[in-house]
Amino acid sequence: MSSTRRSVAEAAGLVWRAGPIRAVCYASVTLVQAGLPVAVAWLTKLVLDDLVRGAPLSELAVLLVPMVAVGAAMAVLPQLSAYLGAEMGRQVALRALDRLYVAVGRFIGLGPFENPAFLDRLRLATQGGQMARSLVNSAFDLTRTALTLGGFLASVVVISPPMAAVVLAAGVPALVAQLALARRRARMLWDTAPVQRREFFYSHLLSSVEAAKEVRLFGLGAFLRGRMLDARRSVNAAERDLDRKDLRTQTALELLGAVVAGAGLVWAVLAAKDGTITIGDVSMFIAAIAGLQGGLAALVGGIAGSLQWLLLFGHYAEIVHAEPDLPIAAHPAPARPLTTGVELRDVWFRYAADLPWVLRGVTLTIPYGQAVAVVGLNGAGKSTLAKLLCRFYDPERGSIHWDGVDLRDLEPSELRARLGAVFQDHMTYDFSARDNIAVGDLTALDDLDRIRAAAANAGVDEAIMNLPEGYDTALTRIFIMALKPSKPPPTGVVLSGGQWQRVALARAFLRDHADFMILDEPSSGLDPEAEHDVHLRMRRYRSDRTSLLISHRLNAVREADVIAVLVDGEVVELGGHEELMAAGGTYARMFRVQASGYQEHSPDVL
Ligand SMILES: Nc1ncnc2c1ncn2[C@@H]1O[C@H](COP(=O)(O)OP(=O)(O)OP(=O)(O)O)[C@@H](O)[C@H]1O
Repeated sequence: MSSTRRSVAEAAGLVWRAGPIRAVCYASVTLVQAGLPVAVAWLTKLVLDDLVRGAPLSELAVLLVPMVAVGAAMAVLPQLSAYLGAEMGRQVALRALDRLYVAVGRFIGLGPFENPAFLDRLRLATQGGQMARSLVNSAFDLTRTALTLGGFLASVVVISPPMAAVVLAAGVPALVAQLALARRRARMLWDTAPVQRREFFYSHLLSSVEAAKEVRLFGLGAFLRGRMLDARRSVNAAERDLDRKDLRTQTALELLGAVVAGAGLVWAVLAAKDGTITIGDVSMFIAAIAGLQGGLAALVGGIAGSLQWLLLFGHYAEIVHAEPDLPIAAHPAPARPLTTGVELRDVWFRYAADLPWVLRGVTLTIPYGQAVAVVGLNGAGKSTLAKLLCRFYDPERGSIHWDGVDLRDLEPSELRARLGAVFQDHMTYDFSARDNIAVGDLTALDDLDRIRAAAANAGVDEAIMNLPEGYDTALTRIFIMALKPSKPPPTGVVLSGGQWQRVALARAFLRDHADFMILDEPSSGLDPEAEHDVHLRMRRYRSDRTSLLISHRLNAVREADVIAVLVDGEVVELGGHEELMAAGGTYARMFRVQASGYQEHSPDVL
């Protein structure tokens, strides 16, 4: 299906599913509305002709009654149509938003969210609801206008076919010019999308609490504001350029219309003087010319507007119908409970074809029930390994196996339901403490006992209980959450970095049924005592579980069953702590440097 046809089908489907009865009512009102101006013009002509020929009042009354009725309909229907149109627009926008984010949720990997073109498209597509609404409204306006126009055209043909041809011909250049402008406007919006996203990024930096510290300390305000305004200026320039073209075209078209109308009027007056046409015909002609010209302008504008919305709506349709970002097996195997282990076989990975390899032939087994640690310098590829194990990306070469089944052959959501993870860059949600932990397993949302048990395992239960509203305390200062309608919302709190880290850990512990635990730097923000405490808890938690622990604190990994040392994306050493120390290689060197650091206060090189 061509992209335009797909967009039209998508928009029509949205309208229909948002409320078939409402759509039918709106269409009916539109149809009736379209006929009203033509009816008024004809009734006026007939009344004038009757007046001129001195018809009796009884005959005039037959025309006056429908005229009053049409007048009343003309007064009422626009309000009804506006209401129906707005309501339909709201429902369509709601459905469009839902469909869009369902589609975004279908991307199983992280690739699309790191792709600038996708992000630009997504930014435009989030206005898909608004676009669908405008598209639908302009399509209905267009139908109404086309019908009215048809009525007037038929009327002018009755009076003077050549005149009708002239008026119609005057509309053709307008149509062509407006369509070109609409295409240009849609292209301009796409072309400026990256700059607009950048502008949003700067304005976010200038107003977000996360950036506020550095922005103030480093005095970045003017610098960021300057860049934000530069972005806006360049968007403004593109818009101005288009507005000027628009201005030139519109002015020329309006002048052309005025000339045609003036010529027609002169002809009608002269023809009436000669007696070729009646006074009623003159009135009908004037109404028809005005109606035709107004209608043509509206039609041309409507077609151009619809085209522009359609082109923009294409971005929405593109995302809603996007192919999966990672291949999904036609008949995925169920992700069964882990029994033998997870295995990486000669895994090669890079984030993009033009970026260097991050993992170079990693082969590593994480046997069932064992704890495997991965250590290595910054940038060695440890977190990348963790992300591949969650199938956020696929290896470019080699494969990863869950009990011998390639991750690519498993149903991704089933695989993820079997994983527990703490990421190095874990999220801090502007939610309550309870919700912040419950996101680890939403089935626990209303089960405070489970949430508290997970928090206690992570050593953060007491700290949360001491908050003003306990687990209902909002862990945010920027969103107000009213607990009870009668009470003013309490001020939220901000946790410390270490406390957040424990909350993230509690999230993972909430998945106590998880088969495989991935812990990427779970204790990096903790003070030494807390770190020791958390590691004891994790060790307890990890015992008898399959886990992968990534940590720079070599003391924390020494008890792992196997330690893998990753250097530049390759496993260069593999074994238990004692074994690796005895081998005197990279691990032993790193361990000694770290241990001596504690004794001599030398900088931590890891
Ligand atoms: N999303 C990404 N896109 C492109 N390159 C990336 C991305 N994430 C990481 N990299 C690159 O991959 C390499 C490995 O990064 P990774 O985060 O896996 O290292 P790490 O061993 O976990 O480091 P650290 O100890 O600092 O956490 C780095 O060179 C990094 O720049």
